[in-house]
Amino acid sequence: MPQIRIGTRASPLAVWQAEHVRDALYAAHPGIQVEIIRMTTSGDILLDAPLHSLGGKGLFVKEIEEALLAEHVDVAVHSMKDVPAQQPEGLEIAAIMAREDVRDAFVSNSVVHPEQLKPGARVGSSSLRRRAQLLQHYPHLQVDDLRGNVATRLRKLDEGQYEAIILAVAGLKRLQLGARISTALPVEQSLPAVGQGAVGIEIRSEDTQTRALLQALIDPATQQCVLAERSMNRILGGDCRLPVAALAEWRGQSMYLRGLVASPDGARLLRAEADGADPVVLGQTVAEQLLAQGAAAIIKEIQSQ
Ligand SMILES: NCc1[nH]cc(CCC(=O)O)c1CC(=O)O
Repeated sequence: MPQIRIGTRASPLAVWQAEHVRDALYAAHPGIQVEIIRMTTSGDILLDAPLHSLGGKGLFVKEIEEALLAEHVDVAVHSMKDVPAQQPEGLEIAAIMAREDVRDAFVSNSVVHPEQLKPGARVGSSSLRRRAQLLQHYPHLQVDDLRGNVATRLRKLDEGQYEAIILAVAGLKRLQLGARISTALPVEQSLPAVGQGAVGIEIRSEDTQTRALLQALIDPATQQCVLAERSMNRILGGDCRLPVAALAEWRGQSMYLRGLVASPDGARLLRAEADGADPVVLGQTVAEQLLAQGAAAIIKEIQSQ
C-alpha cells in the first residue's frame, strides 16, 4: 500500500489544508496510508515583525521545502498565495486543488462596510496589495500593520486595536469563521493575491510515484487559472512583498485574467486584462501590458526600500 508523509505548517489553516489533502488522497486511493507532519517555521515564530521586512511569505514555505528536499516528507501542502513564483531546483508544484472563494473579506465589529468607517479609522492589514487597493477607494482610512495567524488577527480586532481588518474569505470559511465576514469585497475593489484561495501540493520532481497519486487531486480549471496568475507574477519579479494582484477566471472556453500593480500608498494603480486559453501566454500578455504602463518603476521603487 502506498504511504505518503505530508509536511505542513502547524497553524490551524495550514493543518486544515493538510487534512483536506489527506482526505482527498483517502477518497481517491482507498487503503493509502497518510501521515501529517506539522512544522513550526521561523515565519510563525517571528510574528511581530512586518512580514514584508522579513523576506516575505517565502519564509513560511522555505523550511517545509527543506524537509521535502531532505526526504523527511513526501509532499508539502501550501496556500498557493504563499508560494513564490519559482520553485527551488528539484521541487515542483504537482497539483493544485479546486479553489475556495477568492475574495478578500472586510471584518469589523462596528460597521458592515468600509465606507461606513470614520476618517482616520484604523484598518489592520500587512499586505501592501490590500492596503493600496483599500486606500484607493477609501483614502480617509489609516491602514496599519497586522500580523499573526487568522485567530490572532481576529483577537487583535476584538480587543479594539483596529476598527476593521482585511483577511482572505477562503481562510475564514475553511476555519468555520465565515460568520465573522462583514462584507466580501468585490474583486473589482480588492483584486486578490496571485493564487489566493487555492491549495497546492509540492513534490520532489523525481518522485514519479507521488506525482501519479496526486493526479486525482488536480482541479484542471483552477490549476490553469493559478498558472496564468503565476506566469504574470513571474515576469513582474515574483516577489510577494510587492503589491501585485491577479485573478484568472474561466469564461467559456478561455480564461479572463485581470492583473494589478499598485504603489503602496495607493496613489498609482496600474490595471491590465486579457483573455486566452494558454495560461503562460496569457500571464505574459497581462504582465507586458502592466510593464508598458510603468510597472517596472513602481516595483523597483519598492524593492529599493
Ligand atoms: N498569508 C497568510 C495566508 N495564506 C493564505 C491565506 C488564506 C487562504 C488562501 O488564500 O488560500 C492566508 C490568510 C489571509 O490572507 O487571510
